[in-house]
This record gives sequence, C-alpha cells and structure tokens, in this order.
Amino acid sequence: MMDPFECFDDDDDDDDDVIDCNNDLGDNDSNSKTTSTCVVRDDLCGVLAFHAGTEAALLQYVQSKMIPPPPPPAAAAAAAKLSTTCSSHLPEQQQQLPQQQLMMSTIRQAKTLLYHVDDFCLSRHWMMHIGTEKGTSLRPFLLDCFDTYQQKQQQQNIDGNKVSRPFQMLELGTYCGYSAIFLVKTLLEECLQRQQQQAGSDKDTGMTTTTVFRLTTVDVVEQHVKIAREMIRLAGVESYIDLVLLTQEDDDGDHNESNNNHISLSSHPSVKDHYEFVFLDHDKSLYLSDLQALERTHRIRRGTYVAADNVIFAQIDEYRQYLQRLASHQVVTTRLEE
Ligand SMILES: C[S@@+](CC[C@H](N)C(=O)[O-])C[C@H]1O[C@@H](n2cnc3c(N)ncnc32)[C@H](O)[C@@H]1O
Repeated sequence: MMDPFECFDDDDDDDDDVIDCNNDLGDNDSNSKTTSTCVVRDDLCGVLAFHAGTEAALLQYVQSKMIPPPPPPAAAAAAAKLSTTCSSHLPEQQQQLPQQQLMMSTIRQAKTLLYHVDDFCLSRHWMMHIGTEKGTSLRPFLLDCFDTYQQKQQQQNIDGNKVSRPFQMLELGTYCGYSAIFLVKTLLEECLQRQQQQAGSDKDTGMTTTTVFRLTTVDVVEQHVKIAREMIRLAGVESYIDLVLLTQEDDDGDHNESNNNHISLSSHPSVKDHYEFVFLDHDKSLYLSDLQALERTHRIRRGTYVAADNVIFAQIDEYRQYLQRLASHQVVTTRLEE
C-alpha cells in the first residue's frame, strides 16, 4: 500500500520545491501572488487525488509557516469589533487609525494563511478548497451582494426604519476553512477600502448605515471542523465566524427518503437566521434538497444571493433545472460560470 505521507517531504525549506514567481504579500491582490506560483507536486498528489492524512499534513505545514496572531487585549478586541464597521460617516481620524491598522493586520494574517495553503496545494498535494481561481469568481458576486445589502440598509435609514442587523453569510461545507477565511478577508478588504476612501474625501455622503458581517459555516466531519477551527484561529478571523459541526442528533427529519445521509440544517440552533449570502460547497447530492430546505424555513429569502460550486463538473443537473425553472418564472436570476 502506498504511504500517504510519501508526497509530503520533511524538508521545511520550500525553496527547492516551489517556484514562487511573486512572493510579495504586501499588495492588496492576493490572487496575483498565488496564481503565479508554479505547480511542482508529484503526479500522484495531483487534481482529484485523495490521501488519508492530507488535511493534518496541511495544518502542520501551515502551523510551521505562520506566526500566530497575538490574543487581542480588551482594548484591541473592542477596536476589532469596531473595525468591521463600514460607516459612511467620516469617523474621527484618531479613532480610525488604530481600527484601520487592526483591519490591515487581520487582512494580512488571513492573506498569509491562504497563501501558504495555496502553496501547499500547488507544491505538495491538491485539495478541494475553492482556491484562487474560484475565489476570483466568487469575489465580485459577494461584493455585489454586500453592496446591495448596504444600499438597502441606507434606504431603510433614510425612510426612518433603522435596522442594524449584520450582513449574514452561510456556507455549507467548511472543509479546512479556506473559503470561510477567503469570504471574511474579502469583506474586510472591502470595508477597509471604503473607510480609506471616506477618510480621504471631505464629503459626508449623508449615509448613516453601519454594517457588520458574520459567517456561519457548517460541516459534518469532526476532523474537518477541528482543522478548520485552528486554521481560522491562525488566520486571525475567528471573531467573524461561527463554525458548526452538524451531527445526526441535529437531524429533524426534514428531508426526503432518497437522502438518508442528510443531516438537516433546519433544526440547528446556529443556522437560525436568514442569510444575505449562501455558499453551497458540500455534498453535491444535497444541493437541491438543502436549497429547498433553506427556502422552506426562510433562511433564504427574496434578495438572497446563492453561489454553488461545481454544478457543471459534478453534473448537478437537478439543482440547475430547478433554478432554470425558477428563472423562467422570473423568481430568480441565474448565472453560470465555467
Ligand atoms: C469541497 S469541500 C468544501 C471546501 C471549502 N468550501 C473550501 O473551499 O475551502 C466539501 C466539504 O463538505 C463537507 N460535507 C459533506 N456533506 C455535508 C453536509 N451534509 N453538510 C455540510 N457539510 C458537508 C465535507 O465534509 C467537506 O469538508
């Protein structure tokens, strides 16, 4: 039998096995760095190869590369909360600077972690994270959703119906936490950019909305959740994420006979809100039934954006046909990206 760790050499110095064409972590576009890293992994560890122990090996690799973020002292923690605020009022310069610095350092920490995961996947073993290419497609979709949500909140404020509710995201299929960290990092970058733009302008736009965001991400494999928890901590973004292990006990039977392995989301106390953004990246046979369960239980509502990975590759035709039917009745708009 093949040794699953054969492909993970012990040498911690990656300079020999990765040709990193652009190793500057300082710029704002993390994707430009990783897409230019050349693949040099063993063929046996390439696309769609699965070996036991890969997730643990990834964590070990990332732990060896990362300097863990310092635990936030009380004042910094308070600032961290504020730092996710996207206010269009001009905040006080003195207050804004430490907040922005904290955001910048969190973004940098998250980018560094994603960079090391990409590096591992390209140099040692392919893994089923969304990766940089799909991240590039997901980013504008998420930001469009975030922007729409903020505009709606601003309108409600103008109308005098002030609702301060966080922008809520739900991910099905956490795995090692890559996409969860990516989603949070993307929104932090957006908030930081907005704050910087407003600080550089004299204009008060008159908009008063203050928005924070949260991500709930769920998985059914305990080992994945354990690894994701550590990755999320190392990325410094744990204060934005609720990580949920769904177990059989959470099953309330809200599924049809054909999906016996289905563990229902509907009854889980952590999946109780309605969501602005949903990312489906779990068991492909459950996309349709979970989407419908989320609709039935009003977790998905009018205006919710839903992204689903691999619908073409995994031929999730039922799911696509369902959405096409809804689109033909102008209930949803859909877009397919290859
Ligand atoms: C393709 S991976 C997710 C990758 C992750 N979104 C990323 O890009 O970093 C699929 C994950 O779905 C999880 N999974 C399988 N069935 C599930 C279910 N019913 N609910 C939630 N997660 C599930 C698997 O354990 C696995 O970790």
